[in-house]
Amino acid sequence: MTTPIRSEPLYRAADLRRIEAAAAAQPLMQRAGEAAADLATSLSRFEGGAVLILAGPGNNGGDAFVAARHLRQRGFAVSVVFLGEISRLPEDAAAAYRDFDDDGGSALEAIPSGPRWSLIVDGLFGIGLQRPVSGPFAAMVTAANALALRHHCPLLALDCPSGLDADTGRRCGETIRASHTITFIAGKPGLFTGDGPEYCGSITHAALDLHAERLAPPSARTIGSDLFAAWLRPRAKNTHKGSFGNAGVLGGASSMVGAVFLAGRAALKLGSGRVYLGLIDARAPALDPLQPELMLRRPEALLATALSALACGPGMGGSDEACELLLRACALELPLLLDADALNMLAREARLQEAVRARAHRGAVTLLTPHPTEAARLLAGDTAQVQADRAGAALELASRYRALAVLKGCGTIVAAPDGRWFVNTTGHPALATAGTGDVLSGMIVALLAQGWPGLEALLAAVHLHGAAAEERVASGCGPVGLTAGEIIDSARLCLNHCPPVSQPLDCAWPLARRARLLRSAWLVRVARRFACTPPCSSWPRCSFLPRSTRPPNTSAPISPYRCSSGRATWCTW
Ligand SMILES: NC(=O)C1=CN([C@@H]2O[C@H](COP(=O)(O)OP(=O)(O)OC[C@H]3O[C@@H](n4cnc5c(N)ncnc54)[C@H](O)[C@@H]3O)[C@@H](O)[C@H]2O)[C@@H](O)CC1
Ligand SMILES: [K+]
Repeated sequence: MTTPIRSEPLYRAADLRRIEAAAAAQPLMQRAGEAAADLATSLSRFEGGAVLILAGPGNNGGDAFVAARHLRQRGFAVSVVFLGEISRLPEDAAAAYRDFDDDGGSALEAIPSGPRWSLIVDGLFGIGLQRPVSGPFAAMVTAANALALRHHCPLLALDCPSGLDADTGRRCGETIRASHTITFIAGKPGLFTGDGPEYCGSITHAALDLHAERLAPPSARTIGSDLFAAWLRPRAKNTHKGSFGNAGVLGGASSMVGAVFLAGRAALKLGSGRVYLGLIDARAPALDPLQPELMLRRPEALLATALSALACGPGMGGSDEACELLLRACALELPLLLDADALNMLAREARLQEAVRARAHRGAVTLLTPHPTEAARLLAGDTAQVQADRAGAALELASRYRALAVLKGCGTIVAAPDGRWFVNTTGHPALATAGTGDVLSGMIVALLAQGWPGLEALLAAVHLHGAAAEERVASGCGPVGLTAGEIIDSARLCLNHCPPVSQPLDCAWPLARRARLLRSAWLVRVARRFACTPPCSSWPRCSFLPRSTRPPNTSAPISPYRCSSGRATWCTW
């Protein structure tokens, strides 16, 4: 079992414009179009087959014209449909059109009927989408989606699927449902969260010979195990259960005791030395017969226990008693995770909000893990608003409550009060079932109890939770009917197989970075010795990387996988 190793930079459109300006002298559109043509060639089902290319009124359309010219030269029967006025194309796109025209190509005004398409390419809109796709563009998008389905052919989106907001992952009107997306220069957050994963298909990155991070700091990052690898330490021989912390879970009002059991079992199996459960229901059992290692207590007794970290909320209900217990929990100086009913109480009780903010003043870590509806309550908005800008909502939560915030859902966002944010790329719709949030809470509190810092605990738990669901689905326990409890053993497996920093590393560039992390002079020397010269300008993943060490979700073709010496350096994840 392996999980995506490397965290990758993500850029919102405004930050990408800075990169584009810094690299304005370079023929980026030519490189983008050529990289797209390379991928299109490998995707097309027939050599020399009929390729439909939709070109829009901006530079995304320019990329499409460059790709069209290359595909024509490679013998494909290319039909380009262009809606708009050639005279109003931006400069680079107009030049791309002229090259295409000089080469014998011509642009059509409507999709020709007749050919059996072997590939459709969407070059209507990229990061310049300004409003919902409507009118003739919407008709074109609808037709392209329908043709791809009818002809069973791949639909390749250039930079991002037209209609998808690349910053937020929100659909804006009719949206291309791509089977593949080739994204240029760097990843965009909207490809990985909200509607993005559903509409992008398999994502390929074409760096266009740029190293984005050297030109502008990223807006965000995807979550890779490198972000928390420093905490994946082998267990020392001379340790005992006291070395791995005491995790507590508080909740379990009448008829909701199971939520605490799920969280407790997850905390135990993610490595907490001892796990204590505080059950509010006075008639709750005194033992979890399936997990007798768990220690069950009355809530007051739990709060008086010497805990290393505490999760509050699973099945907690919203009674006055629960609220008082939560206030007492906020007064504790340990890392405190609030989930589920604890978040609903936080949204409605000003006393709790004050108590949570006061924790930040004292330097006590608080973590919030809402799903979109809980986030909407905490922000006094509605779920649609939260989903329209998931990263914005997570950042607002983090800043308003001065806490680390996780916004769950497709492409979970992790945000810190200092403005850093991360997008998770693991996970599966099979997770949309009761209790998976309780399992996540248990995983987080387990890592906190073992001494992990709050941010790293969140990143690791979110990432492993998604990877565990993928593993369960791959082994046939889903997508239909996956249960929350089944994720726990897989999450344990994923954690135990996560490479700690001391394991062999797979690429010279991150090797240098990880070696610095270890602060080991010897490793730094080794890293320098094996580093690319010049360093790989791709994502940084070089051609000498053995195929077997590539990420497991590398489903898109990887044949044009070249190092910076090649024309188009790109990689797939
Ligand atoms: N500028 C650069 O250096 C590079 C740009 N590249 C490509 O250029 C794209 C960005 O180009 P642009 O900034 O020109 O933006 P787009 O090509 O994404 O679209 C902008 C154009 O579409 C129109 N438009 C926006 N939303 C519309 C809607 N809903 N209905 C109708 N018209 C709409 C705008 O008025 C404008 O004419 C990238 O996504 C990428 O594909 C690549 O070639 C790489 C290099
Ligand atoms: K596009």
